Amino acid sequence: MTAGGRLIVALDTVDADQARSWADAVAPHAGLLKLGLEFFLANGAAGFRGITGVPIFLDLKLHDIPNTVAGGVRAVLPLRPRMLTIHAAGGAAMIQAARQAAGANADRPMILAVTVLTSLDAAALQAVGVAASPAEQVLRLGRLAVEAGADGLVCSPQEVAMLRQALGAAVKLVVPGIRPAGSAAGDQARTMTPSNAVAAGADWIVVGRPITGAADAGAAAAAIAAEIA
Ligand SMILES: O=c1ccn([C@@H]2O[C@H](COP(=O)(O)O)[C@@H](O)[C@H]2O)c(=O)[nH]1
Repeated sequence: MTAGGRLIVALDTVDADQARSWADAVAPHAGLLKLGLEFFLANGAAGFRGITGVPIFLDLKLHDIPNTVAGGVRAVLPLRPRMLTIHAAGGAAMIQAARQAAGANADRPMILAVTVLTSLDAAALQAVGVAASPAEQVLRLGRLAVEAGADGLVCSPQEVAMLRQALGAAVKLVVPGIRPAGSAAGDQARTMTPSNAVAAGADWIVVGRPITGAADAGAAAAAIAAEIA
């Protein structure tokens, strides 16, 4: 994979024109573009189809009973996203249902299970009743998700080396919580720089605001692609 191929740019906006403009600027430096809740709730399938030329990671983080999640996966299959997220905390049956619904075609979406959101630190996790540390909980949910058939995991860069050692090279690790040196963490709690995340073993890094908040999104994406080259 080329260095730029490891970069996923999150196009977090409700404005379809803005998303297309960012997509044009960053596409030469990115392997995939990510459309999430904000964009999809505002623009739906038509908005998705308006972002062309680069594979799309559809980050809907589905989390419901197995039957409902399976229906959600089937509903977006015609859009042919390259990656699709579900929450690992939905449990093994939900993950299996999502994976089954994705089908067996060579171009089916990769089903990625979100372990512990990168915005959560130990205190926030405890506040929702999880006594384990973020790393312990990521490992628990990561194992469960992979055993249930998930193709990969979404985790923070701080857990990448641990997951690689525990789960091996085959599991795909997609890693948000990326902050270039000197950039604001914002609501992200478990972060690392692009180069450190890739050195730890990330297959893909996900970067949003450090790129889309820059005066020149294309230049910001190019700089990150160069950093991980
Ligand atoms: O645990 C998670 C799961 C998903 N995300 C998504 O990644 C991007 C990160 O954006 P930044 O602006 O670089 O913080 C965003 O779309 C999140 O929904 C995550 O951050 N953490």
